[in-house]
Amino acid sequence: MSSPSKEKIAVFWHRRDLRLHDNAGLYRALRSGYKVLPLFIFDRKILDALENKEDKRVMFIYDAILEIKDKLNKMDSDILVEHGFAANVWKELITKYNIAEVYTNGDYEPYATERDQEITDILAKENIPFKSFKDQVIFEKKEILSGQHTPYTVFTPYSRAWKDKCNKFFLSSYPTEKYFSNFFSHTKPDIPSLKEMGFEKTDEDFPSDKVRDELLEKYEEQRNYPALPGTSRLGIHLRFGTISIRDMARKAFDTSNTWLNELIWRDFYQQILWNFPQVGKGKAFRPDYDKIKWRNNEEEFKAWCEGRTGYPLVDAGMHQINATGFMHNRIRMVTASFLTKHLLIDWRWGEAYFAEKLLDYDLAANNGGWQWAAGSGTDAAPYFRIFNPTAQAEKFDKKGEYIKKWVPELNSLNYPDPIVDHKFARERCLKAYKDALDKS
Ligand SMILES: Cc1cc2nc3c(=O)[nH]c(=O)nc-3n(C[C@H](O)[C@H](O)[C@H](O)COP(=O)(O)OP(=O)(O)OC[C@H]3O[C@@H](n4cnc5c(N)ncnc54)[C@H](O)[C@@H]3O)c2cc1C
Repeated sequence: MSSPSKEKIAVFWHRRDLRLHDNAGLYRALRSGYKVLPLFIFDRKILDALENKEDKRVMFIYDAILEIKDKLNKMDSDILVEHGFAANVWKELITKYNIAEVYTNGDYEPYATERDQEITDILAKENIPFKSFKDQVIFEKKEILSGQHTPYTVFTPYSRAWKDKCNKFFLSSYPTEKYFSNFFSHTKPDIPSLKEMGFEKTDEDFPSDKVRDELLEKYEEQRNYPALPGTSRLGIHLRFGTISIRDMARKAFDTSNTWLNELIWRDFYQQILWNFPQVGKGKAFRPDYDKIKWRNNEEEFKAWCEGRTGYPLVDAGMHQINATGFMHNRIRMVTASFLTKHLLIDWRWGEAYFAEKLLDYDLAANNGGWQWAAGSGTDAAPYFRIFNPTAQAEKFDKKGEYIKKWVPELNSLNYPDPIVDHKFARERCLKAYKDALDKS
C-alpha cells in the first residue's frame, strides 16, 4: 500500500458518472501515467437543500458508490468518499495528497459549472490542471450547430443534424478495463454513513439498469400507454451515470429509431441548458411568457400535488409520482399542461414539485418538459393547443387500467368533483396567454 502523501497521483472525481465501465474522464485519467485515486463528494450544497431526509436518490447514489467501492477493493484499490462543501473538500485534499492532475466529466447544470470554475481556480493556484471530458451525452455544448452556427432550438432539425454527425467514433465505449491496473493502491478509507450525512436508509426498489431488446422493439407501439410497461425506466441510471449513454445509443440504433429520438431529446435539452443557462435559473426561454399573469392559487396547487383535481388521469399521475418517484411521460405532459393551462399556476411551481419527487429528476429535461407544456419553451406546442385530460384518458387509457390502479377511490363518494370546468378553464387560459403576449 502507498502512503497517501508521497506518490504523485491523478484524482478522478465521479459526479454524474457512477460507474467504472466506459467512462470518458476515468479512461483519460487511467492513461495519464499517474496512479488514479477515484473520489466522490457528497456535496452539502446539494444535500442540505433536500428537505426529505429519506430521499431515495441519495440511497441510489450511496448504493452506486458501494458497488464501485466493491469493484475497486477487488483490485486492491478504493474510492475516497467525502461529505462536505466541494471547495473545502478540495482545499483539504491538496494538502493530504500529492495531486498531479484532476480528471472529471462535464456537468452542464448552472450550479455545477459555477462549482467547477471555483475548483479549477483553487487547483490552479497549486498548478494542478482540472481536466473535464464529455461523458453523459453523445454531443454536448456547441457540437451540433445550425447552418448559421447557432444552437438549434427546434428538435426535428437538431435530431437530423445529430444523426448526420453521429458515427462509430462517437458511439464507441472507452475501454477503461484495459487500464484497471492503474488505480492507486491505498488503505481503505471509511465511507460516511447515511446517518452521519443526515439521511435515512430507504427501500432499494430501483428500476433495473437493463432494458430488453423486445421492449425496445415494441417501444414505438407501446410507449404512449401508461398502463403498459412500455418504456425503459432507465431515467435514473442515465441521470446518475450508472449506465453509459454510448452503450444505450448503440442499442437504440440496433432496435428502435423512436427510442433513439428520446435519447436525442436528452442531448437536445442538455445543449439548451448549456447555451441558454437562464432557463435553469427560473427564466422562460421565450421572455414574453414571463408576462403571463398566473393565478397561483395555493389551495388548487395543493389539490394538484395530492391528486385531488377530480380529473382521473391527472390524479392518477400525481398518485403515481407521489408513491413511486416515477410518472409516465404521457402523464407528465398531461399533468404539467393541467397545472399551467387549466389552473394557470406558474410552471416553476410544478417544475420544483417534480424536482423534489422524480427519481430521474434532471434539470435540463425537467425544465425542457415544463416549458414545453407551458408553451414558453424552445420547441413548444402553440399555447392554444390545450390538452383535454378526459380525451387524453379516452385515447391512452381506454380501459381505464392506469386510472383504476392509481385512483382506486374513483367511483366512491370520496372522489372530488372536477376542480374546474374544462371549457371554462380553456377559455380563461387562452385569454390570459393572449393578454400577456399581445403586450409584447
Ligand atoms: C413535465 C415533464 C417533466 C420531465 N422531467 C424529466 C426529468 O426530470 N428527467 C428526465 O430524465 N426526463 C424528464 N422528462 C422526460 C420524460 O418524461 C422522461 O425522460 C421519461 O418519462 C422517463 O421514463 P423512461 O426512463 O422509461 O424513458 P424512455 O421512454 O425509455 O426514454 C429513455 C430515456 O430517454 C430520455 N428521455 C426520454 N424522453 C425525454 C424527453 N422528453 N426529454 C429528455 N430526455 C428524455 C430519458 O433519459 C429516458 O430515460 C419530463 C417530461 C415532461 C413532460
